[in-house]
Amino acid sequence: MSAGPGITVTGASGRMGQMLIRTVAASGRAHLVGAVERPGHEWIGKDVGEAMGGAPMGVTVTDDALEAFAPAQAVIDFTAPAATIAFAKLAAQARAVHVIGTTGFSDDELEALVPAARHSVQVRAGNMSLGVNLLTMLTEKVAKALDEDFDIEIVEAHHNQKVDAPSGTALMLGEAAATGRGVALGRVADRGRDGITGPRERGHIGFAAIRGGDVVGEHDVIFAAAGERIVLRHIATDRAVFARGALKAALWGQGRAPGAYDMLDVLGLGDG
Ligand SMILES: NC(=O)C1=CN([C@@H]2O[C@H](COP(=O)(O)OP(=O)(O)OC[C@H]3O[C@@H](n4cnc5c(N)ncnc54)[C@H](O)[C@@H]3O)[C@@H](O)[C@H]2O)C=CC1
Ligand SMILES: O=C(O)C1=N[C@H](C(=O)O)C[C@H](O)C1
Repeated sequence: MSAGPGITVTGASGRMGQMLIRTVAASGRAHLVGAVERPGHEWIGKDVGEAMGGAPMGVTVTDDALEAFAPAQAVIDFTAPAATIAFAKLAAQARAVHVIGTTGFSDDELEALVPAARHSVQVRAGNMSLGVNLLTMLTEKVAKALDEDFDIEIVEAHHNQKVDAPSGTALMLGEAAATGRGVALGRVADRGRDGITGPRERGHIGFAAIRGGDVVGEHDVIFAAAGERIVLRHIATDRAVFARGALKAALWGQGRAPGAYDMLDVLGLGDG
């Protein structure tokens, strides 16, 4: 008899997909029941364990998400915004917990996720690691304690295959800083400075993105004033931290009321 809830992983061949499959399989607290890839992918029809270069796992990679979600109590999804919107509807149909790690959503795309959360548990976070979620709390606290004499800048670094910027984590940290300051991030965010930008505007929150090599994910929140600087930093060296958080969310979501949740809820670090 297999332990714990059945889990389907989407984007199975991806950097996070493979890490998630290994994490679920090794956990002893859940078991893999499905693996989804995009239509036309070379892994379709293959056993996912063999496709990853290891022993068979008894799960065949499919592009039929509905079929792969049917036996699942949770779907862990680190893919791309358009795919995640489609998966949200299917996860709601299957009444499966939908754990969303995907980043790079536009405001309209985030809105498109809302209806599905009325029928299923949706846990979404731009970063599922314990460390980053703690860092968002610290960022909010420090931003609240300091006035606008301290310029807030968020600098992130990632591998050269990342397609979105600023990172989902940088935006989470920006939201936390804006909340601490009591302002809306959309009104004060400076994204992508280039050319003759003029002096920095007081009260704004700046973002800068570095892309190179195999960097897993690094984030600095800088509070810079005349004569001193505070830097809050998180460095991820192993994608396992994200996968462990995602599995924790999938387990936490079992039996919860439908709704939209984040990792602070899962980790018990939220308001309530
Ligand atoms: N929230 C978090 O803690 C983390 C979030 N991420 C985010 O997760 C996402 C994926 O990251 P990576 O694994 O590095 O990317 P990746 O490019 O290695 O993997 C994405 C996978 O999704 C698959 N995919 C795309 N469209 C699909 C569809 N319609 N159906 C099925 N599969 C589809 C691709 O074929 C690919 O295998 C990104 O948005 C990234 O920013 C990454 C790490 C941590
Ligand atoms: O694409 C990545 O790799 C990562 N994406 C997430 C983000 O956009 O912040 C989380 C992590 O930093 C790795």
